[in-house]
Amino acid sequence: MSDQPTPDAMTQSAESQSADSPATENLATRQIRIFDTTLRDGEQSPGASMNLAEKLEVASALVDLGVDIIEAGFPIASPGDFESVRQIATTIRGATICGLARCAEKDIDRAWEALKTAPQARIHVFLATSAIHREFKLRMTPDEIVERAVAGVRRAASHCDDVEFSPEDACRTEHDFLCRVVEAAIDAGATTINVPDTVGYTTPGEIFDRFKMLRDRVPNMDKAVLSTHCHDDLGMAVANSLAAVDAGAGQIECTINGIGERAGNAALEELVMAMKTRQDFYHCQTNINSKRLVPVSRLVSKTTGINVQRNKAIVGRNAFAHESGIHQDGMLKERTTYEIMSPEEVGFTKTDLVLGKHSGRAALADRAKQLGMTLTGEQLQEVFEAFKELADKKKEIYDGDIVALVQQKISETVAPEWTLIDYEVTSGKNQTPNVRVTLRRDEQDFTEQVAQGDGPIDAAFWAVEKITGIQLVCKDFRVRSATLGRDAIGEVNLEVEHEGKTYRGTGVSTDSVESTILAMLNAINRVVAGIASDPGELPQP
Ligand SMILES: CC(=O)SCCNC(=O)CCNC(=O)[C@H](O)C(C)(C)COP(=O)(O)OP(=O)(O)OC[C@H]1O[C@@H](n2cnc3c(N)ncnc32)[C@H](O)[C@@H]1OP(=O)(O)O
Ligand SMILES: CC(C)C(=O)C(=O)O
Ligand SMILES: [Mg+2]
Repeated sequence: MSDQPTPDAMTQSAESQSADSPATENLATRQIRIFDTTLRDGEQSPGASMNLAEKLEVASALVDLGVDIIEAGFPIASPGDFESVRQIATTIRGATICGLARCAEKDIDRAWEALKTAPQARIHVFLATSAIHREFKLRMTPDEIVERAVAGVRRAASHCDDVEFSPEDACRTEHDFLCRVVEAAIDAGATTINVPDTVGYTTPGEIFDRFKMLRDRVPNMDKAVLSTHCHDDLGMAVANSLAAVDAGAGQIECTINGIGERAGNAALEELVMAMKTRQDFYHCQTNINSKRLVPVSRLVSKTTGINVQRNKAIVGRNAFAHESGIHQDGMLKERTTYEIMSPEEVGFTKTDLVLGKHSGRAALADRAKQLGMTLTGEQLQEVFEAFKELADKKKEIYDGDIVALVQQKISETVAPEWTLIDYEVTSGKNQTPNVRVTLRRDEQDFTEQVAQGDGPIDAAFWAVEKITGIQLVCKDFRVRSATLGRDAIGEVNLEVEHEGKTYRGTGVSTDSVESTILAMLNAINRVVAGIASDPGELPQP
């Protein structure tokens, strides 16, 4: 662990900060160890079990990420867990490999058996100390707990120098008793004291006081690194871990995506980016290469089958996505108006200005420009109106929608002779399609109802031809989805013949009958305006 600070160095720098006042001013930058327990506590998430190959892949990704310690498993738990820890210890280089053990000789010896090939190995022994756990779970007296903890740490220290001790449920343990156990564990050879909030019960203020109390009252506390391990039952795991760091913790135990027992553990990515982004406040740094956060998050999500919620801080799909027009306008003018970190810093490729019903003209014009279409003020206004109508019908507007909308609006400006006012369609498996269409020309509405044709689209052709009196011979008809998803918009491209000349039309809507009518009107308006095309292939999507 040559690249890591020694317990003394860590405690010294922790002491250079006044524990009475949370990190505020003139504090030296402290190096915080990142202890990743995705493969142990993370795997305790119901349904998150990983096989050997998957654990090796995650362990290797954790080394690339820059974690200091990998808790690879609980070797006594099963032959599979033992083998994963053994293979990780044998093949993974670049981090300390740790295995969990109860305060029982067989657990500790088994853990060492699995770990012994690792150049840097750590045995992590734990024993619950709170009254509830002592009385109901372990059925042990306080003296027995101290004795058992000391025996466990000694046994682990007989195998290796790097021994971590966790008084399980420490955050619900009486202060005096916690100090007594911690002091005894350090005397027995523990080099890291992890103070877990096993049931996610504590609060930031309370954990700060508890860590400060340990540093003030345990006489040999400077011989070990203080560590925090918080669960998220009340949604405070990250805040509590940071409060513990503020009070002098030199190691944080956490998991990728915050997976773990019940509501999970403190999320590594959130902790790391909080300390990096608010270095001015925390005065801490880690060895984490933050650009690897998103790839590792994706890997763990894929491997465990536990999805990352869209709005998850740092790694969620929406973490750098902006939909509201006012935010997008701000972002386009100056990114830092609405982003406190850059997406590249955590491994995303870019900020996502998502177009939707809350977007404004600035974002629409910007996206159209990126798609190679610079709109005049008038065109932008027209496309924007159509865009808002579409956005009311669809959750998200994709690039394909924008291209289709712009093309439609620009081609509509050719000759808006005939416009669609309304239409109604009824059709069924054994029913003749019935279409009622109302069109407008010169401020006058014309309605036609037809009950014929090979389907609603054919019937719509008949109705439009009847109203306009313009007969078209369909030479080519293509319909394609301009976007993805069930709410995709359909684009119809038509090539028709009228009196020996070829005309084209395009129509876009979430309803294919409407797209067809719009494409027909677009072609008919070209007939009226005399804008013929060369016959040939329709443009390919
Ligand atoms: C807070 C945490 O995350 S702790 C880690 C939790 N993780 C796990 O439990 C996952 C792996 N666990 C397992 O596979 C199993 O529980 C095993 C193999 C460890 C033990 O299985 P079993 O021997 O069948 O025991 P079981 O799980 O039913 O009960 C746990 C026993 O360990 C005892 N125990 C619990 N913690 C400790 C400890 N730190 N030190 C010593 N004994 C302990 C309990 O009192 C209980 O003992 P008892 O059977 O004498 O009452
Ligand atoms: C084993 C210990 C550290 C644990 O996971 C907990 O107390 O939450
Ligand atoms: Mg835990």
